[in-house]
Order: sequence, then C-alpha cells, then structure tokens
Amino acid sequence: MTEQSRIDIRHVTKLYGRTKAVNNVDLTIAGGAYCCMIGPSGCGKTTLLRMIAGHETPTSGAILIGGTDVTTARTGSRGTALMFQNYALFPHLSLTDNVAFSLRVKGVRADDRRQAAREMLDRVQLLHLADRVPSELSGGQQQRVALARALINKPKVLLLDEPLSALDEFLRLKMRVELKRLQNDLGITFIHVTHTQPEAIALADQVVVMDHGLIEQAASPREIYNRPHSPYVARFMGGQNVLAGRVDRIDGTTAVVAGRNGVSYDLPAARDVEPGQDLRFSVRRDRIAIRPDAAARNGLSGTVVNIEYQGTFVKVALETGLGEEFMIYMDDEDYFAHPHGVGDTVHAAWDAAMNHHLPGTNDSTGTPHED
Ligand SMILES: Nc1ncnc2c1ncn2[C@@H]1O[C@H](COP(=O)(O)OP(=O)(O)OP(=O)(O)O)[C@@H](O)[C@H]1O
Repeated sequence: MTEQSRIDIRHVTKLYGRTKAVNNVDLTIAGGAYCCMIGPSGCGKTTLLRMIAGHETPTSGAILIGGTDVTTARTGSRGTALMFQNYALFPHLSLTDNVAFSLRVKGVRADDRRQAAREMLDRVQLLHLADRVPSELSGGQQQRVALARALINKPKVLLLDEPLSALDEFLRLKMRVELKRLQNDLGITFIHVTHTQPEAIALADQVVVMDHGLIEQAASPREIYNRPHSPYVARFMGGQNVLAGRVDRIDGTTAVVAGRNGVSYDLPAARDVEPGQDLRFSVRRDRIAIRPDAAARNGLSGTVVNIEYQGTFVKVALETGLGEEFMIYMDDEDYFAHPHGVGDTVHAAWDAAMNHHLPGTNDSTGTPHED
C-alpha cells in the first residue's frame, strides 16, 4: 500500500480571480503517513486538500497519487475519500444505509453492500447502533459514521477537513486517539487539515505549516517545534520567544549576536550568516530560568506584566522594551518557591544551546488573512 498511497504535489498553483490561494507548492507525502496541514484561516490548506480530492483543479502544476498523474482525474477515480467538516449524513437513512450509500450508487448487490457497511461500522465501533438514524447519535458518533462512509470504498488516501472542530474538548481528544488508531490499522495516508497546533503535533508524522498559499515548513512535529524555519513558524506553533539582533562576529561555528537590548547571544551552528547581518532567533519558553542578577549573555531583563497558573507550569509574561512580549514557562514548584508579582523586574537567562537561528524571512504573526 505504501507506494500506492504516496502523494507528490508538483509546482501547484490555484488562482481564484486575482487571489493566489495556493502558490507554487511542492510537497511529497509518504505513503501511509499521517500528514497534518496547519495555518491561519485563508492560507490555502482547504484549497490544497480539495485539489488532492479532485473537487478543484489546479491552475498549474501536477498532483500524483501512487506515481500516477491525477491532476484532472475524476473525484471517484483517484483513490481518495474526503470527510466533510459537517459530516453530510443523510438524516432519513439508517447508519448501515448511510455507510453503504456509495456502494448502492455503484450498483453493488444489497446483501454485499450491507455486509461491507456493517464491517466498516464495526471498525469504528458502531455496529450496535447500525439501525439508528443520525439524529439518534451524539456528535462523536455521527463523526464516526462519516468516517466509516468515507472508508467504505477502500481509499488509498483519506482527506479530513477540520474533522474534530465540531466536537467538544473531551470528545476531540478521544477522537484524536481513534483517528490515529484507525490510520495505523488501515496503513493508508491521512491528510488532516486543522487550525489547532496541539492536534497537529499529537497526530502527525509530517506537519505542513502554510502561510499565504505557501508551504513555510514541512517536517516532523519535533523538527517543527524544536527547529522552526522562520519567525512565523516559531510564533504560529507556539512555545517559543522570537528575538532579533545583528551578527557581531563568528567564533568557530558560533555566531555572536548583539541584541537590541545591549546583551550578546551565542547562536550555535548558525549556518550561512555573516558579520553585520540582521537575523532572528528563537528560544523555547520552557528552557528559561529566572536568576537574581542580570545575565551578561543569553538572557534579558523585563517587567512582569502577567502571570497565569496552568496547573503543571506557570506562564510569566515580561515586557522587555523589545516590542514583542517575552514569555517564560516555569515549573510550578520553581515558581512557587520564589514567586514574582506583576510589576516586578526579573532577569531571565538560558543556555546558549537553546538559541535557534531562524533562517526563514517570514516574520508575520500568524493572524488570519483578509483578502
Ligand atoms: N471558491 C473560491 N472562490 C474564490 N476564492 C476562494 C475560493 N475558495 C477559497 N478562496 C480564497 O482562497 C484563499 C484560501 O482559502 P482556503 O479555504 O483554502 O483557506 P484555508 O486555509 O482552508 O482557510 P480556513 O481555515 O478558513 O478554512 C482565501 O483567500 C479564500 O478566500
């Protein structure tokens, strides 16, 4: 199945009038991978998904599934199934008939399609409710019917557009586990569009971060989280502070950067940078300590402007005069051993190894795009 369900997107552009919804995108999704596409509203992720499904045709470029060019192939012939956000179930049909519907359209015999639908309902643990109609189900159960219906044609690729967004927090976490289990069992490619960073990080083998019709970074969740490509990815995925400075000198493989606050920062393994260059770098918020004195290197001072208790950790927000709020995630025990209040001046410091150079130039803040 693996090679058959591999997807190659080659130089794909989609124009709606003058809007470039997708802009010359190149992406390979390995067969059998769980891929999550994420980005602010309007960044083009649904358009890309719909082009893979065949509900839209690219203005230019090609889409290959299992090595076959399906750019203009009919929706039903390319081995994909799309699960809609609103589930789109038939209200007057039983679960069995809902799931079997597309087999009926194909002319599969009544007994055979019933049998196939029951097997699929069993896979999503709903066989005991097979004779109910959708209105007699909870939101989570309706979603599982929609999944069974999408899977009945044995697709090579399952496309999910915001599949968990209609569910409450509890069900969302539960369904997240089920989606992953199902994908493991079936061994097919899942492409899941989401707005929610923790969802992408938890589910995906490959996270695709988009902005303004472009892919900003496509990599494993750990790579995206620990080694964001640009200020945009660092901010959008969260958990990072973004700082700016000018390269003062190169010491072996370390770039020594003069921050705007007069403090120096040591950036390990900063490739392709030169003295005099302005750059940005990120520091993980949970790798920062508060010290009694101001750090001469790899630190900064600021005024506490907000404190939020999160259960296992405490968010301490600092105003630093650098234009962007600086956030520290402190271990709750460390925080309560030496608590700080709003208005206090504190000194933050971290290990130089935590400084990560952001080579990408996209400096946007990840807010929704307006046309
Ligand atoms: N059928 C259409 N006609 C005209 N413009 C469209 C059409 N579909 C999408 N667009 C535009 O293309 C851009 C990308 O839209 P798309 O729906 O792919 O974004 P998205 O990232 O999925 O957003 P959301 O998270 O809000 O669903 C937007 O500017 C949108 O307004």
